[in-house]
Amino acid sequence: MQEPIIALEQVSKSFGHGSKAVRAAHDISFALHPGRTLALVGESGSGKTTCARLVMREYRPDSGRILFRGKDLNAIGAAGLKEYRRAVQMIFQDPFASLNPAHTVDFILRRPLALGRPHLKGRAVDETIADLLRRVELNPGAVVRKHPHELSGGQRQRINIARTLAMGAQVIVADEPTSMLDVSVRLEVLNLLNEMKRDLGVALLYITHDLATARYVAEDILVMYAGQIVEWGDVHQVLTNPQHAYTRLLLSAVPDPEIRFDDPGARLDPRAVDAIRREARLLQDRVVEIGPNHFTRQAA
Ligand SMILES: Nc1ncnc2c1ncn2[C@@H]1O[C@H](COP(=O)(O)OP(=O)(O)OP(=O)(O)O)[C@@H](O)[C@H]1O
Repeated sequence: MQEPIIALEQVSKSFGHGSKAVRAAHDISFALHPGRTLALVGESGSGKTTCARLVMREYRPDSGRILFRGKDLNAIGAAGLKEYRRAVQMIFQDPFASLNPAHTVDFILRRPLALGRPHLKGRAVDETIADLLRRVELNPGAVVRKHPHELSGGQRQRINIARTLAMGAQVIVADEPTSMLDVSVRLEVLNLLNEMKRDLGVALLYITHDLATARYVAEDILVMYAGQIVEWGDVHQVLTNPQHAYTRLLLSAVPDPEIRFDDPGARLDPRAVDAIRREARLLQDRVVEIGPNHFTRQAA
């Protein structure tokens, strides 16, 4: 495996103070590698978005380090941070909210190209915009003059992906990128993310509630519960042989782990959640690291 592009080392982040403090992310370590996807899974409030925002440098860690190509972000200087901001891009849940409705697709892609590839001029810019649109399987002639409201949700999410590529993204943080899309186009967007990873060597951090999509796009998985990592490892291993009660909880809500992610049965069953969550809470304090990539439960 190649060296990680980004590594979090024992990163913690809390909000609020005193008795009202929320430990949103506690002692989080993981690495993102070129050409690989790490899925971050857990129910609402488990700390996934906080981890994404830490990676995006929207939040600074209270403690711990974030490394970019092996160097501490706090020590890479202004030029290093500029490179980091270009290299690390995010795709959001709502593909409409993240596109300026007043701008055309051409404008939306031209701006990041100017920032990410300033050497391109004139016709080369037009050609690169057309190439980017083809790469995300859109017909340049049909969409380049359109505004976001004239596009479908799936097309908008493709524009968002093209925009990250225009910036020269080497890492894409995708926070529930398909949850607001029609089931029929989810697979297409996930396939596109898989292509970015395979063909361009992009590293992906894929955030989801949905284990079935995690299995579809990720090689590695990290399960979060109440701001902590409870289990981490190869996606198939973790999902076929979960060690932690909370992972079993998530899986128990998906009756068949091989179930297709577009099946409505692949959603958390709220009635099952409470009882197993109680069990998970009891076990949580006994989680120990047994190897670089695996966490499991201490023998009683
Ligand atoms: N800016 C903030 N200020 C205060 N508390 C916050 C803030 N951001 C997150 N939290 C709290 O931190 C915890 C983790 O939230 P986070 O959004 O990271 O979870 P999540 O797993 O991404 O949830 P969801 O799937 O609903 O987005 C929650 O208890 C949340 O209320």
